[in-house]
Amino acid sequence: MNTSAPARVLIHGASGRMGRALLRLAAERGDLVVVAAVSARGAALAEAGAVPVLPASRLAEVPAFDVAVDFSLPEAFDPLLALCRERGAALVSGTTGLSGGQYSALDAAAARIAVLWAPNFSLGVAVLTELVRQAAAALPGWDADIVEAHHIHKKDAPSGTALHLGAAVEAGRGRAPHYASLRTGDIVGEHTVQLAGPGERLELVHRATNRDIFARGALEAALRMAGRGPGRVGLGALLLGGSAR
Ligand SMILES: NC(=O)C1=CN([C@@H]2O[C@H](COP(=O)(O)OP(=O)(O)OC[C@H]3O[C@@H](n4cnc5c(N)ncnc54)[C@H](OP(=O)(O)O)[C@@H]3O)[C@@H](O)[C@H]2O)C=CC1
Ligand SMILES: O=C(O)C1=N[C@H](C(=O)O)C[C@H](O)C1
Repeated sequence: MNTSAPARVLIHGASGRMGRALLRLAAERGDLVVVAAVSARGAALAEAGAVPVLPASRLAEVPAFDVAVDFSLPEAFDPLLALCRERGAALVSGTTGLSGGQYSALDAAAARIAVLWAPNFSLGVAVLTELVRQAAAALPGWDADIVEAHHIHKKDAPSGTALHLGAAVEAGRGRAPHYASLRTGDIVGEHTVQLAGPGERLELVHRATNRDIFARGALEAALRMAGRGPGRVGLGALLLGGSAR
């Protein structure tokens, strides 16, 4: 029997599409407990139960937590990272569209706290990444393109996942691919890596049909990051036991 206390979680971006999924799924678990929630303006959310959703202006007032789970916007990121450093709490972030300076700040923070950032928390994309690297390495002379489609509200393009898969293409064949982005309707997230040679075309496709897959992956990561010592942790290493970052 596991008698350890549940991990105390802060949900950052609580009122968003991902935030609400995280709150709903966290409430079904006994191994972690949401102790704080924050959105830009604050909100009254049924998914948050008795936990108040504080506005970003009151971030410093959140109670003690072990790990922050962040799905918000780049402009919300710096204060949260600073808070995690100050409190000695771990950070799990899926926010995409961060600047180069923000990625560097994540690396710097890893000297003090446990940090995990991933552009996609689905199991399928973790496996796809390795397949893409292998395919690109086997077909170095072919054209490579990444086509992604998301809902109309998504702000960043190309998506974080597309850029991550692009890095796998580059790792495989030494050259970056081309990107194309579509924003329409309510598409949760679709990524196609296309390798085209003379007379043939190889496509590797991932389609997310429900954002709960991302929320489940992030909560599982949060549980494993809570109480962990300083360092930058890769999602592949954490969830799959591999070395992927
Ligand atoms: N890594 C992954 O697996 C995935 C990553 N994502 C990424 O997660 C992020 C969020 O996506 P999604 O939920 O669709 O976005 P939404 O636009 O639905 O939600 C954004 C959330 O961030 C909050 N927010 C905005 N500004 C601030 C601020 N200054 N301080 C605190 N909170 C703030 C919003 O609050 P308010 O409502 O008050 O404005 C809202 O709660 C995006 O970067 C997206 O790309 C999404 C899915 C999967
Ligand atoms: O904004 C989204 O919705 C998503 N964002 C992530 C990304 O930018 O790759 C992951 C997923 O595709 C959904």
